[in-house]
Amino acid sequence: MLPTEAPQPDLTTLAQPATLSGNVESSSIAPSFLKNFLNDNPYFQAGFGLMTLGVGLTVMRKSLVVGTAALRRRMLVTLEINNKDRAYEWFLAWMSSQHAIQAQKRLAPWTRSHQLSVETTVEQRKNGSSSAMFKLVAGPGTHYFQYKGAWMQVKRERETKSMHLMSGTPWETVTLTTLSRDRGLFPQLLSEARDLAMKGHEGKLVIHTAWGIEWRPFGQPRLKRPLKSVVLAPGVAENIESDIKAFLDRRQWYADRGIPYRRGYLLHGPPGSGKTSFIQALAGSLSYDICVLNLSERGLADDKLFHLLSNAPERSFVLIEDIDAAFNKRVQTSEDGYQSSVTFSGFLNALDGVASGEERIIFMTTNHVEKLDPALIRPGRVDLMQLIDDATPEQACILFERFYGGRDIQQEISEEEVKALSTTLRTLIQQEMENERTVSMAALQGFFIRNDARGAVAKCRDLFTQRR
Ligand SMILES: Nc1ncnc2c1ncn2[C@@H]1O[C@H](COP(=O)(O)OP(=O)(O)OP(=O)(O)O)[C@@H](O)[C@H]1O
Repeated sequence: MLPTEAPQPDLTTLAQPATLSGNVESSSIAPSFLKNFLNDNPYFQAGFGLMTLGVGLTVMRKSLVVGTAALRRRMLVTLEINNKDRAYEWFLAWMSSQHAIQAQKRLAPWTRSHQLSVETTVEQRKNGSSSAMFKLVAGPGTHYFQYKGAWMQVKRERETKSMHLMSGTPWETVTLTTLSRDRGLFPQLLSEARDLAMKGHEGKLVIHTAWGIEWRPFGQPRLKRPLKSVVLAPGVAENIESDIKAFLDRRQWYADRGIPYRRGYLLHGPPGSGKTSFIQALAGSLSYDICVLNLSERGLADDKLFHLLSNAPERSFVLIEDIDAAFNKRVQTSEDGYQSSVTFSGFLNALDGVASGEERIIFMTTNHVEKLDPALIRPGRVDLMQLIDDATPEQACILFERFYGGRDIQQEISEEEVKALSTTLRTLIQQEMENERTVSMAALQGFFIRNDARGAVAKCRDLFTQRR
């Protein structure tokens, strides 16, 4: 028989049972193997148990975090103060004052804090002397304190990676946290801090300087100088004082006519005649602050200047000294050859400012009024120009009698003799003035400090110089 006759197996039917039988076998083996493996392998059982525990713990932790956050949201309230805001300094000073009170009363520390920073300030005493004072303020970190029976958490954080571009100081925030029900204490606490800061300024003159585009208090507030202590020629002080008072009384008048509410003053005259002293004393007498603007400051450009002049603190005079040095040639170059980026036209623009209802009082001083560009001193930019000159005989006599007359106990000199010496001084000054020779009030003041009354009158001719 030919092999071809042999019955050919059906390949498809053959293959199928074979495959099927194979699957049936493996499926029956696998569960039993897996079962045996799971049941008999202690390592696997322990791992599985641990995994279940881990998952359980993670879920619990997550729910705890979510729950705490929800609870915090419902029960706690936070207040963020950053160092761009004035309340920042007030709050830190207030915290430090509470520390000091507690220490004075020898009570337990008021805050629960272990991270303190020191702030050194120079305090000026009434007699003119000064002393350095240290204040301990809450440093970066977390602190706790009680205020009116409520516990508060203070978190002071300092940004180390970025800083204030203009001033170079790091960004800082303090976050206060307390119970929601005590949220009403925040405004109370901030008002207390503000009032405390204002109290420290009472009767004092605050000087601000530019920090980038911001004004910041410079040093400690100074004792106000009595206006009468600056002795000017008859009528000069009264003239400026009455002008500024009239301006301050006419806010509505300016608003009704749409005139920008600003006034510019230029005090000119020789060095040491009392220009700066008078502006400071006037600011003090009106309870105004002074913002000192230095046009040659590095980094000051037209845009920053515009911003600074438009955003001076309320109730303040802007003081720009020696304006001739800044712009007499319409280019400003400092001693080291550095050229300020403030342009003359930028400065005029900043002086004019945007026509706003905001009050702006600018005082400029110069020793050389003749060098100033007429555009700078036109009305609207400078509304009152006043010469503050070298000592007149009257000014010198008033200063002399203030120094040596009245209650001066160091000298054995009678009031009559002081009067007689004062008359001699008057005649002497008149004679010198006829010869075009003058003396500054600053020079007289320095001379009176160093000499007794008789010596001062006898030797004061040496102080006079030819009028420039
Ligand atoms: N008219 C004055 N009355 C009382 N003291 C004066 C007077 N003028 C000057 N002095 C005293 O002289 C010192 C210098 O005065 P001040 O700086 O005010 O002068 P200034 O005119 O602004 O000078 P400069 O033009 O150089 O800036 C101060 O200590 C001040 O007390």
